[in-house]
Amino acid sequence: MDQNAKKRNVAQAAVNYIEQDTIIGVGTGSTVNYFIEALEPIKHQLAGAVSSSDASTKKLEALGIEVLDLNHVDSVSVYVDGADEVTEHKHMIKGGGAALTREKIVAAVAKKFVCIVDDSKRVPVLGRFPLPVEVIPMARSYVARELVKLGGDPEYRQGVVTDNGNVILDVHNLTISDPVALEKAINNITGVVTNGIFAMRGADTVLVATDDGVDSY
Ligand SMILES: O=C[C@H](O)[C@H](O)[C@H](O)COP(=O)(O)O
Repeated sequence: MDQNAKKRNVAQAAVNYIEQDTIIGVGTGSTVNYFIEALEPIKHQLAGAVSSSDASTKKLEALGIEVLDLNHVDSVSVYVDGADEVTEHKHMIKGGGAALTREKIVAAVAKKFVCIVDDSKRVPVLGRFPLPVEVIPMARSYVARELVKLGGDPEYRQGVVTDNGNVILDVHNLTISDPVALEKAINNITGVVTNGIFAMRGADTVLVATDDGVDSY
């Protein structure tokens, strides 16, 4: 089965986690785009959505789903999002699409985080995928030097500006054996907005599409 078919299957499976008449959180990326399409038949059962990116907002609004300002929302029942890597401990690397900060904010608010991936995203240890770090532009070189001290090789993602007006450093060659500790350490560097390790708030449920169907854990 090709990767897009797997993404479509896992996105469809995530619809089962939506509770009627609640506000849902919607992530960003190619897997989530299939999830947004899968919302079409049930869109009238939603109380609205909170979005993690301008790109997802456009797609939701095109379907006629109301996108709410997170500041006007008390509770988000479930957040559905993809990942660039995920472990058996439900820790993830995210931010391949530069949406990590808003994703982390919506995930923090949500009661439940459902991560949707195809089986190419499963890893024993995080770090093969370069770790995205969102940085205030004037701090870019300073943060890069600090990331080198932590053992990584940061690379400026040329031409990319986040929805928050910041830049991304992709950190290569990290073996992330203690994701919670590294998530905190990188967030402590002055000038970092956030980094793409989702371990302090990992997923609650991971859905993985394989050739044989969709597994969950
Ligand atoms: O910034 C982007 C997000 O973290 C995505 O969830 C992640 O990159 C996975 O995207 P995709 O489903 O396109 O592989």
